[in-house]
Amino acid sequence: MSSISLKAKHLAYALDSSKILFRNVCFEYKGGDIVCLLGHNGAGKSTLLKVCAGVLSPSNGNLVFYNNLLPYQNGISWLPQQLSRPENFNVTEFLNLQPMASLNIESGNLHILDDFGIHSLNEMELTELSGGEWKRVQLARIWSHKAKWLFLDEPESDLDWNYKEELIYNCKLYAQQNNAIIFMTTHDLYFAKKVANKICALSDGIWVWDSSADVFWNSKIIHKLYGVGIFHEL
Ligand SMILES: Nc1ncnc2c1ncn2[C@@H]1O[C@H](COP(=O)(O)OP(=O)(O)OP(=O)(O)O)[C@@H](O)[C@H]1O
Repeated sequence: MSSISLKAKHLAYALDSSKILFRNVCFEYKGGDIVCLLGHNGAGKSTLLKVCAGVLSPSNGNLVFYNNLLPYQNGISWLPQQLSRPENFNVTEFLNLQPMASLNIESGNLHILDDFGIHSLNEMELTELSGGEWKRVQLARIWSHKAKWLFLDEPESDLDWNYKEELIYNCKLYAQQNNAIIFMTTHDLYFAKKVANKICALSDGIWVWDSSADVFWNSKIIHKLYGVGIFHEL
């Protein structure tokens, strides 16, 4: 079994000296961890995810991707919050776009089409899909890549209740079977509570929390993050 981890040391990202989007982010996660990054709108979550995925370079600090068996290349998959749909592509063509791994018959990945309920969509143009169908196609493509580090920006948004439940199941299976780290943002606290074993949080760019999920849900920090009195049902 490979031993993998992701470590952030004093990570920061600034547009300029007067606009620091986040600072002093420190964490260490291991293979099998599913981490939900929480925080209010504009807290800096997407920016941190982009830095982790290599889309943006940190202004300060560094990230260490460790894998004792495989080289670092091809290890990362990133789901942006919004991805515009390429025109003149159907679902099958999009799923088989390189450099990601393919979803053709030879790949042995075909079960992923069922896992995300997109088998019947194969011939549809991407521009014809509903918002939830498009999200499921993007997730299926990421799943086929079998990366060790997944960075997912609000993967559950656009999904109905049923497919959110499927995504929770698929995340747990993926992290366990691939010994992978799934690091994602979400605004859906019910989703976070069901899927994550680790919770971290940003508040106005400050790294205010990082713990096991159990400790988080038993703490009072949630009231500070989102306001008091709205989570009695969680
Ligand atoms: N390129 C940019 N130029 C100027 N401001 C930016 C830029 N990118 C992000 N910001 C600002 O930085 C802050 C953090 O943005 P970010 O998208 O990381 O927040 P977020 O926590 O993901 O928010 P949300 O939950 O609404 O998606 C916001 O106030 C945003 O307006």
